[in-house]
Amino acid sequence: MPPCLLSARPPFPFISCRVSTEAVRTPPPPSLPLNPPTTALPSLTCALQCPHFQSCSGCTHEFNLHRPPIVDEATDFFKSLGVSDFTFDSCRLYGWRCRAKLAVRGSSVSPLIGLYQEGTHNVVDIPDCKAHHPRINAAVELLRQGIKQLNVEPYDEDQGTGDLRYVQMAVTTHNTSIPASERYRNGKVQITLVWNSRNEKSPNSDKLDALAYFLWRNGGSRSNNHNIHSVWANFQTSTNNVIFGNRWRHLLGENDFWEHVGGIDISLAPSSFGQANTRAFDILLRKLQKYVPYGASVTDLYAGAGVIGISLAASRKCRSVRCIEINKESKLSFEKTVSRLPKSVDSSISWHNADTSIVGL
Ligand SMILES: C[S@@+](CC[C@H](N)C(=O)[O-])C[C@H]1O[C@@H](n2cnc3c(N)ncnc32)[C@H](O)[C@@H]1O
Repeated sequence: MPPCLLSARPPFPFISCRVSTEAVRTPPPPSLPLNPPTTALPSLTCALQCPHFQSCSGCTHEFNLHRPPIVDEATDFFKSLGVSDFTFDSCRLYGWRCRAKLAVRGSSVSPLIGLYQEGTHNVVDIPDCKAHHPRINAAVELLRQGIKQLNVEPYDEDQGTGDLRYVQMAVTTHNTSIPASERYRNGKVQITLVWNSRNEKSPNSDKLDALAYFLWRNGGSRSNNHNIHSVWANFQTSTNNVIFGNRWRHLLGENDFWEHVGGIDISLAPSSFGQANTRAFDILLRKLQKYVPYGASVTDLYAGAGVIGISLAASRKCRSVRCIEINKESKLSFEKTVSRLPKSVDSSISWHNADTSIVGL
């Protein structure tokens, strides 16, 4: 049984979170004596307790993370459509975010690495983010040291100057050389540095190389603190708000990034979309599989690298799976994922680069 499992009103089977049952039990009525030494404050039950909550736009709920109000709305919505077995798993309440895109602003002496303050373009530094996988916070701190030591200039949006615009951090928790129970906490971070230049031959590329080597020397496979899976560069000079440019370069570490969800190994290049909450995505895929009949023909719209469709092909022996996606960059990840499927999967699985909103399917 998970550390915290609350039974809720039927047909709402499970709400799970990572605090103990002791901490989430209903507080006694005021007339009964309280027992302060052993009873957690109910108001902090499943609370975020993040020092950045007031200034950072990343999280919208601070309390009752195990049961956000939208769950009740969703339950009612599905009930109104005759779906009575809608379930919700909160999964991890902290450290769940395995993918983050963070803006880099400020100065080389005092860099800010984080998200925008609500409604502004002011970046809030979030070194102690409670949603991030802890390895993301560790990699952010290493990056901060590198920026300071190597005098890397963060991007200045008003002037269009500076070197480092954004960083994407993606954690792989799939390392089959260690026991399954240790894999999540020992995740490794794929770092993409979004560099303010056209390509790797631009005048500031020496600094890009120096920063990549700094990260690898201090966090790569031969360091004492192996935290980094790989380092990539993306080149972007546009003045609009689009984070990534079209040019990607693998710089150091492993080229392929593998994760395991929905019963299959999946490959995700940094240029392809990946779900941020790896554990919740895995649970969702396993639930979804039960609703798809064996031998079905499936079209996966807005497919990204086709993870949903391919996991259905493998688990439900689909006759065919067609994945439709607008981002060409996702195709390679799709192909790598298909190449690792067991030989027993004999579905016809295809990926199509098309705009779902205009193509007649
Ligand atoms: C939220 S992601 C989901 C990807 C995938 N289903 C998954 O769960 O990993 C949405 C995807 O839709 C793609 N997309 C956005 N607009 C699209 C369109 N008009 N036609 C096809 N794909 C689109 C994006 O590039 C992105 O990969």
